[in-house]
Amino acid sequence: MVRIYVAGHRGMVGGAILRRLEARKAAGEALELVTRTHAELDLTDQAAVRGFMQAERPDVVILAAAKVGGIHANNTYPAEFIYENLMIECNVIHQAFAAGVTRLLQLGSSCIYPRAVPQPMREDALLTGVLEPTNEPYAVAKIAGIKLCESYNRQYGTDYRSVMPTNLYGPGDNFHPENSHVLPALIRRFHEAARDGLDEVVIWGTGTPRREFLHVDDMAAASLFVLDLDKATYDANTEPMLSHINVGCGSDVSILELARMVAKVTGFAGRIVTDPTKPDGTPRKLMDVSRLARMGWTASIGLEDGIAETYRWFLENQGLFRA
Ligand SMILES: NC(=O)C1=CN([C@@H]2O[C@H](COP(=O)(O)OP(=O)(O)OC[C@H]3O[C@@H](n4cnc5c(N)ncnc54)[C@H](OP(=O)(O)O)[C@@H]3O)[C@@H](O)[C@H]2O)C=CC1
Ligand SMILES: C[C@H]1O[C@H](OP(=O)(O)OP(=O)(O)OC[C@H]2O[C@@H](n3cnc4c(=O)[nH]c(N)nc43)[C@H](O)[C@@H]2O)[C@@H](O)[C@@H](O)C1=O
Repeated sequence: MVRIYVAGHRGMVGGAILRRLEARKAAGEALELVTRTHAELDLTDQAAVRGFMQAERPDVVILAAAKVGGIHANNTYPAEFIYENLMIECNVIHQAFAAGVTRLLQLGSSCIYPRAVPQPMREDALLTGVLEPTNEPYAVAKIAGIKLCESYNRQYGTDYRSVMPTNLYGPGDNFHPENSHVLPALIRRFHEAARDGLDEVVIWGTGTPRREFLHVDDMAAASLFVLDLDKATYDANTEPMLSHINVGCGSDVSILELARMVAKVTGFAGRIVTDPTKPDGTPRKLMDVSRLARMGWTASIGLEDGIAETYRWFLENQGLFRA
């Protein structure tokens, strides 16, 4: 029996990972799944996390809990983004180690790479330049997460792994009008404009930044793929102090192209107007996913299909949105 703690199981990614693990358990795999809501266990509380880990003694930990948000949230609440993410990572990774957890997977983000890095971004671009200012505090916390895992591995021989997702979307996303990422924000805005018969929708920034979007079910599959790799394969494809693995689909679109796709799916036929007074953020973020592809995993959900499926989920779950 393998006892797995999924931290952040009510979030978009943690939820998708939990659904996959539950399906594997239902298919007969010997798994015990441990979860706690944020209200039951605040992961920024060191003593509470210590008590939980000592009592539950999981074999494996998946760290998908974090303070998460789009460009506006990152830019407006930098103190919360750096403090909460550093605390969550320090508490979960250290207390997992103290409770004897040998295998752990933590989720970082593509924003760990410098703003002006060559595209597509390779894992070895980490710490080679200056970060994007709109999300530097969050990125610094995410880089610390990688280095925590590598340091425990180096000193104590643990097997703590890190995946770096590109921009994600899908069922369970946060559709808040200001604090969300671009794709859920646009789904909501274009839906409301189509519903209300508006002739114009405004998108933030110049529309020229390019982003790579991965469906959350692909991300959940990639996370478990990396977690399940035998240690020899993981070690052969990474380096002790460069151990993180990029996860993406390998292609990107401009924000204006994305807006046109969302307009089509939601049935909005009016004008799309840009607002250059809002920040663009990083000009381009496209992951080099060759490391993961070499190990045997590639994405399978196309962006147009993924947006259509997410829009269906949005229509069916409008009462459940997070505030
Ligand atoms: N969404 C994206 O585009 C991307 C996400 N990632 C990474 O993927 C991971 C998952 O993100 P995602 O699923 O989108 O985020 P969500 O916001 O959907 O989920 C995060 C989860 O973490 C929980 N959480 C936050 N703070 C605490 C805390 N102090 N104690 C306990 N639980 C807490 C939240 O609970 P509650 O809501 O109750 O606070 C929520 O369930 C994160 O590490 C994120 O950085 C990386 C790249 C892109
Ligand atoms: C995943 C990643 O997410 C964040 O970085 P980001 O990629 O810049 O995130 P974003 O999704 O919020 O924006 C992408 C682009 O889209 C434009 N844009 C247009 N219109 C809307 C809009 O309505 N909302 C938002 N949020 N953006 C919009 C926006 O101006 C920008 O040019 C990090 O802070 C960090 O959290 C991180 O790791």
